[in-house]
Amino acid sequence: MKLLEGKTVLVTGASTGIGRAAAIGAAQHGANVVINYAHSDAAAADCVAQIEATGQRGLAVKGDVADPQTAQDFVAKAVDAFGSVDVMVSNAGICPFHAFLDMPVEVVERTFRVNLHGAYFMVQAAANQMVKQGKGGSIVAVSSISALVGGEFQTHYTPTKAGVHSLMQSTAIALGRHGIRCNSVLPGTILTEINKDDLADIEKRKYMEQRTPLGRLGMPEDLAGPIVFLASDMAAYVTGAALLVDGGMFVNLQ
Ligand SMILES: NC(=O)C1=CN([C@@H]2O[C@H](COP(=O)(O)OP(=O)(O)OC[C@H]3O[C@@H](n4cnc5c(N)ncnc54)[C@H](O)[C@@H]3O)[C@@H](O)[C@H]2O)C=CC1
Ligand SMILES: C[C@H](O)[C@@H]1OC(=O)[C@H](O)[C@@H]1O
Repeated sequence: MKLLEGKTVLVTGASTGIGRAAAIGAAQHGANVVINYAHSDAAAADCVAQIEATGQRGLAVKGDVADPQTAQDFVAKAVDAFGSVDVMVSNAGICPFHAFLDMPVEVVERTFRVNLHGAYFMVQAAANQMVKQGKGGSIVAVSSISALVGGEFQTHYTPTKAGVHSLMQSTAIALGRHGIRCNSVLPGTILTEINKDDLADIEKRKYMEQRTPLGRLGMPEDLAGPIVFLASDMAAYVTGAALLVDGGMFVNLQ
């Protein structure tokens, strides 16, 4: 069964990792997909090729989510191309690991701007378009297990993920009357570019694997199903929810 037939799905930071898997997963479920990306034109083109290989249409729009204008342009280009915005997956993020006591101001500010401000303006731009269309919609934000627990080298990052989680709770209230649902997914440790260097430390990687009751770290594709589900009408009565997708890591105290 295809869950997103006839819908237009927008995904930020979708040339790699979780965003890419979500974009391709949405296309496999019958959606046309517009991706935002900031860096590699080739990686974005490859993602669009994978979307189109499913028989759906794809479009890549370059832009830095930290700039509020990027959100306006992204939504406008999606509407120009496919006529509407039905789903926004706010996914773009960075996590430059660094110790707390000497954390550079620029690293804190950039992480806040990309992860939290970027999500805020993307969600707001999509919501305004959805309200104009008058047929509701679904917003899924990629938060993190790190919204709920800390990280020694993530003191600048975990507050942004808690912020994204909180943003979905507040926008669920603000947008419920418009039939727009807002939920977050909270991935555990997923093998992507964002933590490639961090997990090159074999001991750390083994430790993270041992903390995971399902016995392995996540792959980007592990997020595609939960994101597609929350985006779809299967989740028609789900809003303001946060879905851990972590192989059980969060509950594994002892
Ligand atoms: N990999 C993991 O273990 C976890 C990742 N997450 C979150 O998942 C999201 C996706 O990350 P991953 O797929 O893991 O890593 P990734 O590095 O593959 O993906 C992040 C994407 O965001 C893009 N991006 C970065 N800055 C941007 C900007 N200013 N404007 C537009 N795009 C930008 C990157 O180019 C990249 O494509 C992030 O928000 C991250 O915080 C959450 C929990 C765990
Ligand atoms: C980048 C981290 O490895 C990753 O991102 C998160 O949000 C979690 O802290 C994961 O471990």
